[in-house]
Formats: sequence, C-alpha cells, structure tokens
Amino acid sequence: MILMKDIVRDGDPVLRSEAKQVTFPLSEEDQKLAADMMEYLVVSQDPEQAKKYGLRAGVGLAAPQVGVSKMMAAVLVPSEDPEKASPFTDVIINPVIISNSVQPGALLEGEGCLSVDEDVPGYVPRHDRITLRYQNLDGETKKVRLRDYPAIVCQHEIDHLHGILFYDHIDKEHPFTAPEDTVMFE
Ligand SMILES: O=CN(O)C[C@@H](CC1CCCC1)C(=O)N1NCCC[C@H]1C(=O)Nc1ccccn1
Ligand code: NI
Repeated sequence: MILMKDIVRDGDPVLRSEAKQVTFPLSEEDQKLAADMMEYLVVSQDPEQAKKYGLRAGVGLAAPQVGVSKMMAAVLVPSEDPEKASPFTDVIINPVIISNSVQPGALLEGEGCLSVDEDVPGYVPRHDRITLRYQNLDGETKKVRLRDYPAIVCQHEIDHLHGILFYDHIDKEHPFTAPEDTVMFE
C-alpha cells in the first residue's frame, strides 16, 4: 500500500525527468503499480481511512511521484454528488493530449501537489478543454474529451510524466493574473 512516506518530494530528480513509455502487455510490476496508485486515491478520499493511514487526499497520482519514471498515472475525480458517477476515473497510460481549447481554464484556489510540501499561491493556467488519448490497463486505446476540473486534473498528471510541476505555470510577477478569457472554477 502506498503511504505518504512513499511519495517522492520536490527536489528529487525523478520529478524533473521525462518518464518512459509503458509497453504492453503490462508486466506484473506495472500492474501492481497501477493498482497501488489507484488504491491510494480511493483510500485517501475516504476521510476515515485517510486519517487511519495519515494520507493526504488526492484526486490523481503519477508514477514519478512514487519514484517510478514511467508514463502512467491514476486519476479519480470525485463526483459532485454521491448519487452521480465520477466524472473521470481511470489509469491513463502513455497519455497524449491530441487537441485542446484555445480558451484557458484554471482552478480559482490555485493548485497543490502531493510532491510539493509548501503552498505555492497563484493561478495555474491550463487548457479548459482537452481531447486525451491514452491506453488503459487492458492496453485498449481510449479517446476522451474532458473539460474544467477533470481536464485540469489530467493535465496536472500528464505534466508529472514530463517533469513539469504545477508552479512552473504560475506567473511569478503576477501570480493571480490569468488571461482574461480564462474559465475559472472551484
Ligand atoms: O499529481 C497529483 N497530485 O499531486 C495530487 C493532487 C492533484 C490535483 C492538484 C490540482 C489538480 C490535480 C491533489 O489531489 N492534491 N494536491 C495537493 C493537496 C490537495 C490534493 C487535492 O486536490 N485533493 C482533493 C481535491 C478534491 C477532492 C479530494 N481531494
Ligand atoms: Ni502532483
């Protein structure tokens, strides 16, 4: 089970490396890694379990964050209301953003990262809408269109696979400015 002690923190070169493509069929090791990363998200989003294991709740986790430089990330975007399904839940392998809106999108409250212990305030301008192509655990190629929060989460994870951290996108001089047509959301 992945615990906070297993999460690599900023400063470790693995977080600034280009991850390697994952080959199929997945090795036993890659299958376990994917399962462990998704398990972290599930457990961390259950307040009781998170407390029990001392986990910071997460909606995404990329392999480099557990020291594995491979093109793989788990995403579990919680649904707004318990009756509804999650807007996006999957393990995205060898993900590529094949198209995106010109219009930017950003979280009003900025972003954080399980691998960055200090808060870095500021808007993180990303694409508001993306078309994402990736392979799932079965090696099937998926193509999904995402917008707003699910799109932000996936972009944050894909950045990790290319050695990019959220604060790289924050304007140092004017952290709370964003292009005027930016869609801002909670
Ligand atoms: O690369 C992956 N990471 O670094 C985990 C990050 C990924 C998100 C940050 C912004 C977009 C994707 C993460 O999830 N967080 N960042 C740090 C602490 C908070 C936590 C979070 O947003 N938690 C959350 C939010 C809603 C519901 C439940 N939990
Ligand atoms: Ni992160």
